[in-house]
Amino acid sequence: KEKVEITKEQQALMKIITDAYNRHQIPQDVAKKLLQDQYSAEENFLLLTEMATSQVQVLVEFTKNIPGFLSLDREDQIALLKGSAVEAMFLRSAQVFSRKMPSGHTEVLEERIRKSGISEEFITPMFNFYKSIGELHMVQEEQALLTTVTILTPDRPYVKDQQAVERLQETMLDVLRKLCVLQHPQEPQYFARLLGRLTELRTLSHYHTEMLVSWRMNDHKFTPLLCEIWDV
Ligand SMILES: CCOC(=O)c1ccc(NC(=O)c2c3c(nn2-c2ccccc2)CCN(S(=O)(=O)c2cccs2)C3)cc1
Repeated sequence: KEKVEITKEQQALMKIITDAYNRHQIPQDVAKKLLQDQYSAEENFLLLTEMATSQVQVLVEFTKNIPGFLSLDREDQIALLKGSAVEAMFLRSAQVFSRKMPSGHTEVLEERIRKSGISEEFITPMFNFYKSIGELHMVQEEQALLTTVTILTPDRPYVKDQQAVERLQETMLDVLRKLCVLQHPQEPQYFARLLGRLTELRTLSHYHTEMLVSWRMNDHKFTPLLCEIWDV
């Protein structure tokens, strides 16, 4: 049985990434608004727009803390951000959703999101994904590393130096793999299950692109930052 050991450098890398990941949570006032009294579909939608916008701002800040990210080609940094923004948001959403919220909050939150003008065909796979992430009971280091692995996907559109991104992603995958073995010794397949969620995430982001078209048709407004990052 090969002895799995996280090196000092990998320990330091994990700490930087996890601290950066935890530094940004949903602004309490926004999350509170989402849980407060009855809203109309329009106000729910507006709240989600506000939350998604703050998520993008947080994502940009987070990527700056990924060791090596700022050494990548500038245009590739932008391509990675644009290519992973939706996936990173749904990964973060799943983690917010599955976190032990005060009892009843999760249901209220689910109700608000279901009543925000988003069509059922998108809502169902989204909540299935949230539940499948919740079932993994990831520790915060795994959550932060999985988001980092998602951001460092080499084959995003317009990435020029894919090898450079691949090298960075492999560094993160190696730490994540070891962490999974150490955190879930009874589940040798845990790491593979984690990576399988990234495939589910891509499907979700394809749904999201389709939904954007229908939202535009129903004249839903987005913020300039969301239009920029979602190419709408
Ligand atoms: C400051 C750090 O920010 C965070 O940590 C953060 C975390 C999660 C989110 N999540 C969301 O905004 C969000 C969305 C949805 N659910 N959902 C959600 C919120 C809380 C818990 C679980 C899920 C569905 C629709 N999209 S959307 O982008 O397609 C959209 C449709 C219409 C307008 S915007 C957004 C935001 C910020």
